[in-house]
Amino acid sequence: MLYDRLDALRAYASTRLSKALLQTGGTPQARSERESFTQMYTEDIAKYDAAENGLCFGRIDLDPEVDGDDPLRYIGRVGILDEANDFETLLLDWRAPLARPFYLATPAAPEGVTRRRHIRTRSRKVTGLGDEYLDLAAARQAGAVDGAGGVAGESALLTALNAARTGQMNDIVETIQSEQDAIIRSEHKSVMVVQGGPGTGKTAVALHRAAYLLYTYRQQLAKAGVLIVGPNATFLDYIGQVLPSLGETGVLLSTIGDLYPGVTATHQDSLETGKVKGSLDMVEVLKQAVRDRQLVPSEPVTLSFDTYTVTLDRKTVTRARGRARSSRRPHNLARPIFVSAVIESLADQYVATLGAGIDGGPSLFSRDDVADIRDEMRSDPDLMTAVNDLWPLLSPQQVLADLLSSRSRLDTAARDLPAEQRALLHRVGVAGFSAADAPLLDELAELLGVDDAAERERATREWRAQIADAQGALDILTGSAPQDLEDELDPEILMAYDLIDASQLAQRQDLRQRLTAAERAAADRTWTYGHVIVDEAQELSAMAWRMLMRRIPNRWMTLVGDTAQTGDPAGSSSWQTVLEPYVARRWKLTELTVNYRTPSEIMAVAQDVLAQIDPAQSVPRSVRDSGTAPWARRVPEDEVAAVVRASVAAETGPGLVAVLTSEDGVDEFRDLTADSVSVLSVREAKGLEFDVVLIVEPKRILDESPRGMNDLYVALTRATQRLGVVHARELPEVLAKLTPVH
Ligand SMILES: Nc1ncnc2c1ncn2[C@@H]1O[C@H](COP(=O)(O)OP(=O)(O)OP(=O)(O)O)[C@@H](O)[C@H]1O
Repeated sequence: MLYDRLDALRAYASTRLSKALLQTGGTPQARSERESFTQMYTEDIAKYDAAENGLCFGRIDLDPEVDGDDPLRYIGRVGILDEANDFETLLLDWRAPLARPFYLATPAAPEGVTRRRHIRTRSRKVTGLGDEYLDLAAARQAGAVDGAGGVAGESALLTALNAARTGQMNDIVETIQSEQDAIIRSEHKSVMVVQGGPGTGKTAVALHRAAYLLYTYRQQLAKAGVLIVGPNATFLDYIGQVLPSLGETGVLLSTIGDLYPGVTATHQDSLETGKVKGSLDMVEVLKQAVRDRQLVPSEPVTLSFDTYTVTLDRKTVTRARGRARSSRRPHNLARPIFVSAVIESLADQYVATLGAGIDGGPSLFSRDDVADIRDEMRSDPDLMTAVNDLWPLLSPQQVLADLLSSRSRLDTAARDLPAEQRALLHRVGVAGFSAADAPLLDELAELLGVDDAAERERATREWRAQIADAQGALDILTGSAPQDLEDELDPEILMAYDLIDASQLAQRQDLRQRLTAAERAAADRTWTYGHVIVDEAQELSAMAWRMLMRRIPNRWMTLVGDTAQTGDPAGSSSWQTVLEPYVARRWKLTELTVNYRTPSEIMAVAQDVLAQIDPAQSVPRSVRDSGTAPWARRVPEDEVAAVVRASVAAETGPGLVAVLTSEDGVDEFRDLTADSVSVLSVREAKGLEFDVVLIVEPKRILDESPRGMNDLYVALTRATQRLGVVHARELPEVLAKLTPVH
């Protein structure tokens, strides 16, 4: 019955969508209404499609004394109402307040729930039921032997956890646990930090929170959008499918490196360089780099104007620069002030040379004449080139590329940094930018300001081009240009023009291009989001935080991470230090304590590594054992490769295998990569999980980075089933608990 209703809803949305797309023209209001309809129906269809699998996964039976009218509630991936019957609820969206007891009820606090039922389905067929009785009387009545024990709920969870991994993250709506639920539905309106060890479901919780917030605060959030920041592209791929399946489209997923519109990171910095670029010292360096582009000529520059000469001397330029700087506007916006001041002085010079009144009498030039002279100067290309060179119009890309590739520019702009840091910033023969450059570009964009005039002109040009394209499309359709049509007077062809003109077509294309808030946001550096979620938040540098905070002035954020897993030397080990400058102490810390990924045998080994990173922390409690001990195998150096290959080949079961190595070891094994086998550095494996993990030469992982211990901790905690270590060098002492094999 529910699937029938789902089909009907989908069919309705498709029809309405086609209708909306067919309409064109009209008043701006009609167009904007149409745009919202198109967006709404598109989102609806995506939502219904995503709900197809496991549409209804749960049911709660309520004590009739608590809710006599509605003792049964079905819980699912979308909400469905019964139109024929006074809009009764047939299926409750998992995010609805009435669905909450499904996640929270326990035998100790049943919240009126007598029974929780998990419903398993496969392509529209029910394949299994699991009942959990929350009050003993109901259990006995139903003849359930094991009574109130939560066994069935646990079995749904364990089935989910033991399933072989596919390389795509699954939603957890069927088995959200109560400490997770509290975070997902938190009403906290400022910064919330979710700290939790590996595998505690931080990523899952962050994504479900996004879905919950969009559901609950639809009005506020759908327009502004929600931004989710993750550590790398592989990770975004991994989680990318979860959100649409939760039914949300107003969400932009991005890495820090991709957050600056129009620039994609193509270059990778060394860890040390990344650390310098991530530090707050860069704010001053960049300020100085911009000031260094505001020049004063060392020798006077003579320019010819109207057969006479005028001189740009130090005094003139210094005064103009002072005036522009004291406006406190960003560089590009202060430029017109500089130019006016220079032109004013040059015009005065010209007037003084040519037109001083005879014997001190009145000047030969009227005010209007002087204004004309200034205008002429402004349109004199040679003169303007000379003026522009002193205070050029600049783009962030240009300033940063020039700075990083020039020793002398670095020596002036970064003079307050130690010489070795300056050397780390310097790059030779590198084109393109790195992920650590994105926050620097963003900072520069603020310092430079956008000269709106140029931007508006570009927008107009683009719009004209779009109209021209649309015209072109119409011409192709009709086979000729409009003026020919008039000659031919072919009524059929004229009808095509009657139906739609170029600007209407362009509008319609424009409308399709601008479907979601997320897409609009991605192209706009100054977009401010309704909510921002950061995963692996411990990895962000101080500069990256500045970039992010610009995008969320209301500071409504959810930050999830684990300071014990910080791998980036530019990242942080303390939430307070990161957040202090932006929200002082007004942020809330919540913790997740149960590990759903890694079996207890592996966590026993990881515990020793964590003790080295921070003795005050303890590993999260694993919900399950795997029954196999993690092992270490020492082999001669020249056999490492062969043993790794053999170990990978021996894994024939379903699920994913990962070979994790130091950055410089990855290439050696790349060729092992296959559908179910990944070869990754620890950095690339951050946030991911695999059934089986093989770590190669842990000593090299340790030695490779100042945060080597954290990297090792991340590597150890990626496995859902089994872990092995292959090494030729000494096994690091912290791994002593591994079982040696030969
Ligand atoms: N309530 C739950 N029901 C079913 N599976 C869950 C639940 N919570 C977490 N998981 C699963 O546990 C695994 C780990 O979750 P997740 O990747 O979100 O952890 P994490 O805290 O982000 O880990 P890390 O810090 O290592 O990146 C995932 O496979 C996730 O689907």
